[in-house]
Amino acid sequence: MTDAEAHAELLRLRGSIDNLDSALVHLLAERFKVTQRVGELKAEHGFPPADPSREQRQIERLRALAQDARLDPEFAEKFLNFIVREVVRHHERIAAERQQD
Ligand SMILES: C=C(O[C@@H]1C=C(C(=O)O)C=C[C@H]1O)C(=O)O
Repeated sequence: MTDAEAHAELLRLRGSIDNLDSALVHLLAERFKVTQRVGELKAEHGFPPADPSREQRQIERLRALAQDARLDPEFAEKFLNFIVREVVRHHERIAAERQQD
C-alpha cells in the first residue's frame, strides 16, 4: 500500500468513525430522554433515585452481550457505570427539586 492509498483509507475509516460517533450521541440522547421521564416518575411517587439490583442485572446482561460481540466486558461495565452514575445524579436532582416545590 502506498502512502497515498494509506491516507485515503485513513480518511474512509475516519468517516465511519464519525458516523458511529453520531449514532452514539443520538442513542445516548434518546436514553437520557427516557431516564429523565423515569426520574420524574420516581420523584412523583417517592421511589429512590437509584436501584442497585436493577443496575446489577444490567451489568450482567451487558457483560454477556459484550463477550458475544468481542468487546472487553470490563470496558462495557465501566461505560455503563459511567452513564448510570450520571442518570442517578439527575434523578437525585429531580427529587430535590420536587421537594422544594
Ligand atoms: C433508569 C433507572 O434509574 C437508575 C438508572 C439506571 C440506568 O441508567 O439504567 C438503572 C437503575 C437506576 O439506578 C431505573 O431505575 O430504571
